[in-house]
Amino acid sequence: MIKIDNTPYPSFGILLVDDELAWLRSLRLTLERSAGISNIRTCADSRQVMDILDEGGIGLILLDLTMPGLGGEELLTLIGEQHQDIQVIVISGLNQLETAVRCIKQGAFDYFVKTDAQEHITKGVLHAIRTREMQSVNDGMRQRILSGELENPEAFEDIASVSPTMLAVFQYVEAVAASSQPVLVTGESGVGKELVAKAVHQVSGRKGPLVSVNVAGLDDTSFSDTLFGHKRGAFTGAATARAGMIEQAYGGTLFLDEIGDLSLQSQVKLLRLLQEGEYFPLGSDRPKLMQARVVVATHQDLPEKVQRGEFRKDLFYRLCAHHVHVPPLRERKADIPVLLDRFLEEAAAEFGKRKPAIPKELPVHLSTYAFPGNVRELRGMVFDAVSTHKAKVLSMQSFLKAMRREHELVDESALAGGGARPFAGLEPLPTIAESTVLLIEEAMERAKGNQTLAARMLGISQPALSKRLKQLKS
Ligand SMILES: Nc1ncnc2c1ncn2[C@@H]1O[C@H](COP(=O)(O)OP(=O)(O)OP(=O)(O)O)[C@@H](O)[C@H]1O
Repeated sequence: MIKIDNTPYPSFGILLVDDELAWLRSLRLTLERSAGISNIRTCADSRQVMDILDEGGIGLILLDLTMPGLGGEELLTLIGEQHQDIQVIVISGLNQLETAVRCIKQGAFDYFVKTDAQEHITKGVLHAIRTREMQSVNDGMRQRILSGELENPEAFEDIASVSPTMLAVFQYVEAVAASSQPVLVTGESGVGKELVAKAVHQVSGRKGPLVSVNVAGLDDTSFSDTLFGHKRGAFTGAATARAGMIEQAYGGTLFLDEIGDLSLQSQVKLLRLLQEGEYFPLGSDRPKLMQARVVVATHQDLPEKVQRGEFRKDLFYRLCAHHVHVPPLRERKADIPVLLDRFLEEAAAEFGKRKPAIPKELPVHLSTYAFPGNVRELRGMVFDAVSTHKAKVLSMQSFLKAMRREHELVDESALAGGGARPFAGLEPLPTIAESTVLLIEEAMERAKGNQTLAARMLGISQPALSKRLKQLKS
């Protein structure tokens, strides 16, 4: 059963203008039923159109040409003069090429004849809606970047950050929030892609739920069953009907995680779903309308997968209508202190302890580390440290141990992968004295001038390093 949802689609109003009441009714029904377009107003008296537009909220007009009072072409001129941001599609009873050309020249987005197939007109309207949505994404983005502010800061509260690149991510998320197009979230494992997907849902203001599905490891049948659901008796064992995740996400957001792992067979199904906006529950021959915004995420390099023939190019383009890239933690080290603080608070609450103080050197130490596991790794380190912590100030030992362990793993994998010759490309080879200088400079750079830290990296004492630095300067 199709539920009634109050979220209007699209986010702006569509005004149908025609003096034929029967045509207005049938066009409205067609758009509602075949494309889920619900944000519709109708007007049978063309003289009222400009007043309605002045009230605001309309983004697209479907306009008849031959009307008593004020003709469609005159209206088209007035709209072009006073409301350039509103798109107009002409739907006329006249099948005349010259009239169509004239209307397009006057700024109409498209021209249809009433006898055109309804499907054709609906596709044209959907195309205009998407174009308008992209325009408002771009306008919104421009405004937000200029103002440097967020409209819904509360939607990003779960994401602790002070870095400008993340602020740009938040601004982009706000700009694409109202669009009905898919959003692709990329970034290394553990950077916070799922949190960004949640923010996309929250900012969108959709009243339905956010439904998450991890598609990695789903074979094609499980993918179809999970997303589309099934009718009773659709297959052996289907004793009762089951609503799919698309239906559960009605009026909300469907979040598909690990999309890079989707099988080629399931990719075809997802593409069809996004193109048609409909799907068939298993065992059913009656299509259902998808009424959910799709957000997908992956840590994989999708363009590379497309190159290798492992991911469909058409699906990739469809998915990245809006693309959010979350940078790795090592590229936004300014976030480390705020994340540390957030996780210390969470961990202290979880273990029922007082929030410990942070040793001064800890953030500096952490900022020299590459965090291959990103924010998730930092969170794990903090929780581990707090679980064993007893004194007033947090001990650095468990952090240092975790970082060393990771370095050893990296070293081992470098050895295993033939990376045991770091000087292989250097010609001529630096002398031992020269390499010592280079090493010291690199360590001081990584430690941001902190000698204690640099000495620890080099495996010597701080006084020994200080002596060498003095020698270098002399
Ligand atoms: N900026 C942040 N502020 C607070 N917590 C964060 C932040 N970024 C990530 N986290 C936390 O780090 C962990 C990993 O985040 P998340 O699951 O969103 O990453 P992901 O990119 O989706 O990872 P994967 O690719 O493995 O699915 C979660 O516990 C999340 O709450």
